[in-house]
Amino acid sequence: MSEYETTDPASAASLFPEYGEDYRAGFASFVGRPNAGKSTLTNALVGEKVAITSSKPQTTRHTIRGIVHRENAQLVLVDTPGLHRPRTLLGSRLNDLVIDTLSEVDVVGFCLPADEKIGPGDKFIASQLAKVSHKPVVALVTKTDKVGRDQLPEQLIAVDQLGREHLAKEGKQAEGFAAIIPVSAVEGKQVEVVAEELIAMMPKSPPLYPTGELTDEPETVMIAELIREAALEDVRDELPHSIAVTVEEMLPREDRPEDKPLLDVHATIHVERDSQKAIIIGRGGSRLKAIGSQAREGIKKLLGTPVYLNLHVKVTKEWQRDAKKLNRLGF
Ligand SMILES: Nc1nc2c(ncn2[C@@H]2O[C@H](COP(=O)(O)OP(=O)(O)OP(=O)(O)O)[C@@H](O)[C@H]2O)c(=O)[nH]1
Repeated sequence: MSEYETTDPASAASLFPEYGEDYRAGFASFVGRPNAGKSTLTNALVGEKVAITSSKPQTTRHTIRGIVHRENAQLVLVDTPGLHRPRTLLGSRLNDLVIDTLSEVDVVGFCLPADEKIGPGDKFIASQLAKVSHKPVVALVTKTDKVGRDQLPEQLIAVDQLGREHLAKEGKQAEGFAAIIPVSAVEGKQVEVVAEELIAMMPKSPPLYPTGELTDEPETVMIAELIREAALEDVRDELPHSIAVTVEEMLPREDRPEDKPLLDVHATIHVERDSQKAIIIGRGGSRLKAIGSQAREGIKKLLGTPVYLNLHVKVTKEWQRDAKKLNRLGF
């Protein structure tokens, strides 16, 4: 990692922890249907908000890495969008991205909500995993706080069966899932068990990132995600899929005293239609104002600096289907 190379041994020691022979480090990725709880679990494991969460499906478009630091290990989480049957160009690009990601990680965590019956979506994902991944797959039965004690065993059995039926491939994975772990990220139950189980599947390796590093996403991408998360609040139907955010400019305000910095952030919320633009802006600009103040808070927390956020709403027609526009929006 040349970015972290240093010739000063004192600062090298502060960047990397002492590590013994048993130190493990590697990559894990969560897959699962939209809303399966991947982002929430990522945040619970990392212990800080890095991936956006929302009750709307498919809000995670970017590959966001959260880094779990433990005394003897480092687990780099690659949070991907859900694998799903592609319907648009964006959809198929997302699937390609997921498959590329999965072939590079050490273990895949398949998130299945405890409170939802296993459906065709889960079977589709399981069959994809059998095809693309030669890595162990751990089933993470999420949201266990939403079901009673009597319902959980039934779901665990169903999950086990899904693994045996759809994951078994050419002798490998004949046993299905490498492990099945029930977890509630919201109540913090079994989160450490998930961490330990995933870490046990990491190769022996020196740390991959400096201590304290939680994510390697560029700040602008995280800022764009925070704005998109704010814009997704209270919107319904197809609108969530029509929103993209780009950060145009991020500059420290000149003439500010050193102890009172201010960051100017200029960003654009892209929608597909005029009607959607009107929804985002709201009556007399009220929604846009609310989006701005929510996002501003999140950005301030992330960067530790007060921000002035300048938001524009722009109709970028059919951005989901237009390859050129997709590239410009960073997909
Ligand atoms: N009760 C409960 N709700 C949860 C838990 N984990 C996630 N949720 C909720 O489930 C919804 C979806 O969670 P996310 O973490 O955004 O799901 P995701 O799989 O990342 O979703 P996409 O980004 O759409 O793929 C949110 O409303 C979460 O608050 C849990 O352990 N318990």
